Amino acid sequence: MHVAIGSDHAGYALKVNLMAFLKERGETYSDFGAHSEDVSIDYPDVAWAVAESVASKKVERGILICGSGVGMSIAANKRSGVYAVLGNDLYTAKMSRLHNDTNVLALGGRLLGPTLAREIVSLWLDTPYEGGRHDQRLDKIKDKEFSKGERDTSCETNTNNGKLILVDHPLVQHKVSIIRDKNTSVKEFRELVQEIAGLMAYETTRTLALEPIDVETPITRTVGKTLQGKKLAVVPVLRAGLGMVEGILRLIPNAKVGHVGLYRDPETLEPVEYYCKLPNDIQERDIFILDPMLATGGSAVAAIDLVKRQGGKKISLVNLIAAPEGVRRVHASHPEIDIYVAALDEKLNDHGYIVPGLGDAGDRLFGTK
Ligand SMILES: O=P(O)(O)OC[C@H]1O[C@H](OP(=O)(O)OP(=O)(O)O)[C@H](O)[C@@H]1O
Ligand SMILES: O=c1cc[nH]c(=O)[nH]1
Repeated sequence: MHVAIGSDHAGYALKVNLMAFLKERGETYSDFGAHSEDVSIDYPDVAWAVAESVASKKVERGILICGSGVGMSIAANKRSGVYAVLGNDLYTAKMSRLHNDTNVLALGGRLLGPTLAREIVSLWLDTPYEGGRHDQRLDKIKDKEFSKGERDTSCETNTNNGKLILVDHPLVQHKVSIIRDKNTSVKEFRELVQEIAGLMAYETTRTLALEPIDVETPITRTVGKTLQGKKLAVVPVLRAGLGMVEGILRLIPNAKVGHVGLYRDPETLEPVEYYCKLPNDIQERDIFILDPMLATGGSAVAAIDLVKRQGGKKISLVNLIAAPEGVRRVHASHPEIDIYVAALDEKLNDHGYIVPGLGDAGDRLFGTK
């Protein structure tokens, strides 16, 4: 297991001890400081760095140590997707895994001797999450995070790896507010949807692999980085997904484009399929399914089903605005899928429209109402 570990000055000595212990256990770790017990540092800075690493899945777990563990646990729990326990005893550490699926352990460097601390760490690392009746309780906590609307870049929404990633860059958030406005013209709406999709592409392509490349500058030879010859496909869901394609192709001009045609039956709100044409080699490609709106999730689940049936394997969903109901439905059917959104709204209304949302994305893009 790869663990992020960090402390302030008061937790430094125990951190050094626990890093040796992690090594003995055959774990790997990233050390986020402190690097001395002689220099006083602010524990939130370390807590947030470790929390970010855990929430963005760069590591599987985090361990934080300050004098009592209290400050670290409070600070880490401010990060969506982080569930930190103040685990200064064996029972709490164990139960926090069984019932709460905690992913960060906070310890008191001035409270615990190394022997007990090592026992706690072992128990916490080795105890699995029990699931079952606890899922619905954890879902309630996660729903609360969603409704706050103040999450950082990413948060985990299910226990099967699929993440909800909120692209909260200020430019994205600014432009989303403009497309929500009912007075925004069709022309401006169209341009902004492309721009937001392009900005979101920075986040959706963050994990693309790079390889070294020799470059000769006017000054000297150097080694730069270039994208590995990775194959990408974007698959807009007709109609409204079309509005996002150009914005992404501006950044990734070599991506192939597939199309899935679906519309929502106005009575049942269930998707009706009318078209599907994907690149022949779709099974080899990283696929981004595009649709500005994730409402009930019916269309997204149907689109993912279609792409999977044609052999698609590595699939992500990119939406501008999502409702919690849609996120849950997608992750219930396709728990491994990462969902990128520019906004996670409050709820659906009785007609299945996202509140506050932006209305009917297809109509606003194409001026059909
Ligand atoms: O999550 P859901 O409840 O399925 O709703 C979302 C779907 O609704 C909209 O399409 P719509 O059916 O209005 O078709 P259109 O794009 O052709 O207007 C939107 O573009 C999504 O595809
Ligand atoms: O709010 C919504 C819901 C579904 N489709 C839309 O275009 N908007």
